[in-house]
Amino acid sequence: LRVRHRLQKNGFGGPSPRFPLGNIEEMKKKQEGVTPLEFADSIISHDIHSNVFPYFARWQKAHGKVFVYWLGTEPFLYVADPEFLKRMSTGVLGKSWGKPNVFKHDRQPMFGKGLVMVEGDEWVRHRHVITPAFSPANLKVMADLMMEPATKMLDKWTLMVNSGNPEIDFEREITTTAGEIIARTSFGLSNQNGREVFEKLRDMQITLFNSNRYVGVPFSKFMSPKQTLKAKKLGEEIDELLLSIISARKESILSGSPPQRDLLGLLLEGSLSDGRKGKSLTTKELVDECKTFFFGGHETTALALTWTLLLLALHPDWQEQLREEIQEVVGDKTLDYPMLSALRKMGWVMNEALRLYSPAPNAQRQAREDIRVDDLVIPNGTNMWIDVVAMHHDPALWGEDVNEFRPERFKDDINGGCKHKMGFLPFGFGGRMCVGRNLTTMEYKVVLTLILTRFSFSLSPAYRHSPSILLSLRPRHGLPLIIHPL
Ligand code: HEM
Repeated sequence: LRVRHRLQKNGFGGPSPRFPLGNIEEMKKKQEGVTPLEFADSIISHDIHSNVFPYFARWQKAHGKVFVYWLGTEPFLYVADPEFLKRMSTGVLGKSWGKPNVFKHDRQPMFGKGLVMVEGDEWVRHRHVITPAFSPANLKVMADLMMEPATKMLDKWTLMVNSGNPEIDFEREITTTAGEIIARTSFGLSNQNGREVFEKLRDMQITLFNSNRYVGVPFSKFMSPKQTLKAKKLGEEIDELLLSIISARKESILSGSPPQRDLLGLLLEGSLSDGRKGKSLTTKELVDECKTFFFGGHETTALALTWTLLLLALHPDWQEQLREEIQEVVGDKTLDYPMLSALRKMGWVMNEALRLYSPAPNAQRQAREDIRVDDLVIPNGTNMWIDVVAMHHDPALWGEDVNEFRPERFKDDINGGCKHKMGFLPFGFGGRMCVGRNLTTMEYKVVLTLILTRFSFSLSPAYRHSPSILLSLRPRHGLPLIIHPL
């Protein structure tokens, strides 16, 4: 009540919470008045905000683009106004932001004390070691690591088509392939331990996904005890396997062998050479970073590709434009890193897909001190929920064609013509912006190039358009496509 009064005194309105669930009941309730997304003749709407976040859309109407809602006993400042976001974040350093404590228990098995979770000087140290590993110079060599799993997936499709089955669930296919790619680029899959880590990480992901908790509600962590225990056990097994991989790698570097050119190899190299300046990561921290890359990196990238294939299936003219670009840039040569940046139209398509269907539908913060925004004060401890889907679909920021697929809006402007430079945030904002965005762009372009070179595709009649928030923004019923070999 004290916190609520303080927020109200500062002028932040919002829906009335009830103890102990806050506004969760209203959020879980079956929503009425939701805009339909599918019409006759297979016409599909991209106007998804009020469909995926009906409660936010409704509260926005009553309380504007900045208000407070409650997950259990935790206040969340909802922000869908980029100007407010700018004023709120100006002057707050990356290291001074917190991540909501209330999510930490749930995220612990996935991220441990990896970059996504750490704060303050710890975050500065982790980010210092990790950022160089993702530089274009280091990523260059990873294009090859990506081609093999992608080619394997396409070879399987060819076999399917040849045996008379041209329908694939692209979401499922690409999630498996992206998992394999991130495991190869993070810690390698060449030995048995790497493969086992990969299998267990996937198992853990499914387990966590199935434990549907009431985040923020007192004692909710004691719900889903079976899944919690299973995730804990898997977490311990994964840690042990990764520890043995890291120890073997360290020994091999110390005995003079060159480090492997994957992210773990680069982090080990950075840690060993920077160790004297106190800017290294411990073995346990390296374990957590490997898990962080896996969980932070593969599903998001798979979803960026999934939504892209939906959009390209609906716009065969853009499939053709991209194929022409690939022909100009790659021709009969083998795809390599320098070619990727020349695939400019593909870059626009990626941005437009990330705008319409942002795999990370929100960014989150927690104030670790009182934050002044003009004459308002956001009290220390307030959580923040930045509604990226709302901003990406706001006609006031993008114009009346906001819900149309128009990749060319990114032709001359990396911000896609958005009226506010903080209105396009697929990778977050400020010092804590996604560290893996270069890797993602590379993977996206490698995989999409290979697909478009070998197949054209259209939407299966079985597709049901139902974008849903299941941690990330996903197609609830997958993405069935009919593929046609070229
Ligand atoms: C389409 C793909 C991706 C999307 C949409 C995405 C999105 C995001 C977002 C929204 C954040 C939070 C930023 C913030 O709070 O301001 C983030 C952070 C992060 N991402 Fe990504 N990401 C993607 C791919 C990747 C990949 C491939 C990796 C690693 C291999 C990765 C690793 C991370 C890490 C470690 C952070 C935490 C950064 C920090 O707190 O300093 N992401 N990402």
